[in-house]
Amino acid sequence: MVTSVEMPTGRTRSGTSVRIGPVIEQRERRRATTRNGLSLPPGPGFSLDRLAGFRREQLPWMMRATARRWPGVAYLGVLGRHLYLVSDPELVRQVLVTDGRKVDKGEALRAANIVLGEGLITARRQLHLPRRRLVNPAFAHARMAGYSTGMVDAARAADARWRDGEHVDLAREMSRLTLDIIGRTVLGSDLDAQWQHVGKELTLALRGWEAMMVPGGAWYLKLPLEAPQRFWAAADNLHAVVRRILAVDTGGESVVDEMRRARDNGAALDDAALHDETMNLLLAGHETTALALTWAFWLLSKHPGEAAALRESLADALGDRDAGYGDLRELHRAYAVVAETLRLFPPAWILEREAEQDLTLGEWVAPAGSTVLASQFVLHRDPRFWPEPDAFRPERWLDADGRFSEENPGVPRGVWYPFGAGTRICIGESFAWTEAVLALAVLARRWEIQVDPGHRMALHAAITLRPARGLPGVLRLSD
Ligand code: HEM
Repeated sequence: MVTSVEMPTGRTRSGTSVRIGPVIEQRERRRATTRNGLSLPPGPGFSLDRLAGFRREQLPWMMRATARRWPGVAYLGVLGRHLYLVSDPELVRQVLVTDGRKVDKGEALRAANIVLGEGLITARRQLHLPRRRLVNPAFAHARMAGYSTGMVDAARAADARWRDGEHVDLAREMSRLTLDIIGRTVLGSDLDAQWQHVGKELTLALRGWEAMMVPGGAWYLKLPLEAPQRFWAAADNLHAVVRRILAVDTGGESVVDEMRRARDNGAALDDAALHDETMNLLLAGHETTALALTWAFWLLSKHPGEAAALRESLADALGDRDAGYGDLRELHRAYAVVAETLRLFPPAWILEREAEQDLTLGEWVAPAGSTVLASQFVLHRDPRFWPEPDAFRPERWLDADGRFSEENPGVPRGVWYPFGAGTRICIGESFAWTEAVLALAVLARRWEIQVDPGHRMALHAAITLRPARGLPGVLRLSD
């Protein structure tokens, strides 16, 4: 039940809490307690206000309230689907890692094949491993130094474009930036020249993908209505962009070039596979990091003390220079800001798996065919593991000497997983850290966003967790 809407509230030791959602109390209601002879874990029953909980703005808070009320495993029966929400770190690890062979990507995600083709994101387990072996080398740690040049150049281009006092939607700016980075590093092609076109088509394709994931979505997208037709046109246009890029083999150093050269025991990516993997990277690699940077700028705008501390640390580490790959190991506070942003607003906020066989989850059994959910948003803000879970405190990632480590918060494994875990862990994890930290180091050092006073920040939770109405404000050169 939704009891109130909370805006950034509550002074905490280190500043304002960044709860930007409703306070939801979950109450148990009468519903079936068994299914196919198996006992069902407790969970909320059907009610009208629960349906309201499925609004995109409230969904993450609803999941969190459910996990608080029924920790461990909670059952949600929604429109004929059987969902098991796991919220203990051991169970999260079990589903994503140790029982990885008993689960596959969920049905809703696989429906996205129509747009993405058969690539890493949605690939069935049998196809996934050989594919992953062929794509992995392009994302090896040793390749990051090469990609970092494109990342810094794209951030510098944004810096050169921006004007003091300019009114922008920072979410859009970050989307342009990460698209530029994907162009330079992944595709080896200048996407910035056509960013408005490609950016718009990507947004439409992502929204179509989201529509496909809700029950009845695939059916809706077949209707002869304007929105579905725009979606199909956007998907076709993106495939055409990818085809044009792949038509030229530059023999360069991009991810695509590396994928072309990849061999694993004589196997290689054929043309169709190369196309689908490129499409997957374009979609997966662009919006996620753009969102991380957007949320980071928003959090810094709400916490001027943290923004000043970040600028000071960057000035100490870099002097007058722009950041480069070799500086990364000294940019501890920038890493801490990125980590704290990914904790509070994980761009991939929930993971879905379908049980291929019966799964024992603690004292419960999720029968084959059930859907198991593990939400980063829930675990990343769980008060059992994080003091002041809703507060923005980058220092929780720094040790006494101000050095960053993901180990510093001291949380058990399975609590912190912005990039997933197990065999389906994000292939772009190192890439994303490098990109986000370097972009922040170049841009947050000189710029801040003065968010429009009338702007009400709210979540829009779909495949990714994004600000519902972008991030409108004025760019200011910092002193
Ligand atoms: C902050 C940025 C990012 C976040 C938070 C993020 C998060 C994730 C997560 C949680 C998964 C696992 C999904 C699952 O288990 O169902 C994933 C998978 C994936 N990500 Fe990322 N990602 C980010 C950036 C990137 C980038 C930059 C790229 C590529 C350039 C990328 C490419 C992929 C691909 C291809 C997969 C599928 C991997 C597989 O199943 O083998 N991601 N990402």
